[in-house]
Amino acid sequence: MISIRSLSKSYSGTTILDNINLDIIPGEIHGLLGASGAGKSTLLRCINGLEQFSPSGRVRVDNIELQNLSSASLRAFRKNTGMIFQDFALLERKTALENVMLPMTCWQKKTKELRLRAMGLLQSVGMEDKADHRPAQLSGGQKQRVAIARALALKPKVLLCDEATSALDPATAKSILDLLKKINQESGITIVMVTHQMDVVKYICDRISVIERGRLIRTDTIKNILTSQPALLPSLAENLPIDLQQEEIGLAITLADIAQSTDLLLSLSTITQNKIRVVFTRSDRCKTGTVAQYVIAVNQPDYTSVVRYLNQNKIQFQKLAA
Ligand SMILES: Nc1ncnc2c1ncn2[C@@H]1O[C@H](COP(=O)(O)OP(=O)(O)OP(=O)(O)O)[C@@H](O)[C@H]1O
Repeated sequence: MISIRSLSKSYSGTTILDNINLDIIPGEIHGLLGASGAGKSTLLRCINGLEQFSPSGRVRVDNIELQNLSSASLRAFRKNTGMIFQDFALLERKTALENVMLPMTCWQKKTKELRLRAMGLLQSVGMEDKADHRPAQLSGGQKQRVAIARALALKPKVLLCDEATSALDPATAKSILDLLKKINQESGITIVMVTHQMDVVKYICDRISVIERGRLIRTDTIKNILTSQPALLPSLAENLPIDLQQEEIGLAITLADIAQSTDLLLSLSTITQNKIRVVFTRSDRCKTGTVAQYVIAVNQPDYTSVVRYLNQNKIQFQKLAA
């Protein structure tokens, strides 16, 4: 559905995207995850034909090769790709209904027909009773619902979301993610989401691509990344007040199978003669499976044997900074 080959992009001699190769599967929800400035939004805009890229690059969306398109064909292509943004980008002077009708004006159909379709779209995002409201009269979550309805107006096969839930409180963000999940399941639309929020990707994404300083580091499910290369993702312990005592070393451990937890803790207790402390536990339900995460404190003399046990059993861990 979306195939990207040898995609590079620079601004004034600075490389922003460096030889990106990526296939996004039809119907999947794909997350682009990375730190601020990594190049996620630029990559999204390349998929939407909004950015030019180096001549060697190829971006194919639904069998259309974007690098071959004239400006007019690119404009037509963009109409068929829905996009939603952090700041909603609704026209303030127009009502919710008029905002949703806007992209359809190119269809040259009767206003009555367009109103009917726009109303149906507002209904599908739970906003039919706010059709006459202007954006200023709507909450953030409601504005994003209208923006989603507008993005779907021309029946796109791809919906691109740039930090679509970043400006929303957690409960509203979850309701928007639930709506996107529902739309994806019902229509099979491919969704590509730029985000820096782990909770978002865990909740909604089938697979993610991790971008670091313009380079695509890995594409996989969250579960596979967490259980094989957790250092690629924001650390579990990053925001935890881990209170280590003198002589203790902190380890963040990730288990692919929650059923392994009891065995692991029993073995570590035996190895250390009951001298490990479990500082934090969490089980994370990702879209593609559950992952168990622990932070344990190990006494310095036991550290080597604990690490040997984890390595022998292929259990992923990260040593935490003291
Ligand atoms: N029009 C532009 N001109 C020059 N540099 C740009 C331009 N647009 C983006 N950049 C630079 O490209 C880099 C990547 O920007 P981009 O917005 O793609 O990152 P991002 O990963 O989406 O970051 P964030 O999460 O903060 O939005 C940044 O260093 C940014 O300053």
